[in-house]
Amino acid sequence: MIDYRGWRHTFKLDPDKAIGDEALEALCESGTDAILVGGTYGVTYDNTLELMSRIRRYAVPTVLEISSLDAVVPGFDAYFIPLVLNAGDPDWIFAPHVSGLKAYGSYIHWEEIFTEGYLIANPAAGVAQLTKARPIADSEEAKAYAQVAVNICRLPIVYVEYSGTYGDPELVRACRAGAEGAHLFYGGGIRTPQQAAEMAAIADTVVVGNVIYDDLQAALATVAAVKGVQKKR
Ligand SMILES: CC(C)=CCC/C(C)=C/CC/C(C)=C/CC/C(C)=C/CC/C(C)=C/CC/C(C)=C/CC/C(C)=C/COP(=O)(O)OP(=O)(O)O
Ligand SMILES: O=P(O)(O)OC[C@@H](O)CO
Ligand SMILES: [Mg+2]
Repeated sequence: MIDYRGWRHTFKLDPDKAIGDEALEALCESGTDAILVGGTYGVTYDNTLELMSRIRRYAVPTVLEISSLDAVVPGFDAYFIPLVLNAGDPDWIFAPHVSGLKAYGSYIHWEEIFTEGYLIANPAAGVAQLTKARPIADSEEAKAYAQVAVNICRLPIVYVEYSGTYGDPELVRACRAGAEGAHLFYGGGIRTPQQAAEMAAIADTVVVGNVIYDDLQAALATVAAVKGVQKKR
């Protein structure tokens, strides 16, 4: 069983994007704590299975962040299930989860399932448009969302999602304060060691995604940057 609570750094790989064998080996052997597999669009059973099988050649823990019912692939170490806290379209709040339980209920090992309270903070991200994410007014409101996730819904994880753009450290800090007792993931727009270190000082785990496909060396440099930073509490 995985324990994400000790993770400081993860890479997020998108099944819909091509990655060569050498690059994949470098990522899996980089010292990162885990590989998350996920994306908003174009995620299918086949491309998820293919990516998982390739990652499976390495010892790194591998988690599927489920975004489509058509791409629930067995064999991952764990499954992260997003629950979008600021979804403006109610069909994205519980409807897919109910369908998921109807479809897969008898195959579920609950100890492998972790629900993420997902706070979408970049209105331009694909996932913001898909879920019609409500804009977050300010840090105080972000903190309140995190409190809803942790103190009202009792979720174990809050994920501040700035996918595609680097976030506002003050807003992430407010989420850290609101998510007391839960694990805080930060993801979005990290392209340099400095950015990785800045968010690692606030969040429990930093997620690095898109830069992998643009500049592999920059992506790899974020591992040491994160590992060298103590969280400020
Ligand atoms: C047989 C077997 C393996 C059984 C396993 C059992 C199991 C785990 C069953 C699942 C049951 C269940 C409850 C399923 C729920 C399924 C589901 C579809 C939930 C909806 C999740 C959701 C709200 C998705 C919306 C989109 C979202 C939040 C995606 C998260 C990933 C994300 C934002 C990635 C970033 O996207 P990216 O493409 O990188 O973005 P950019 O373009 O900006 O880069
Ligand atoms: O792809 P980037 O912008 O690095 O974001 C990482 C991750 O939070 C995406 O879900
Ligand atoms: Mg991406």
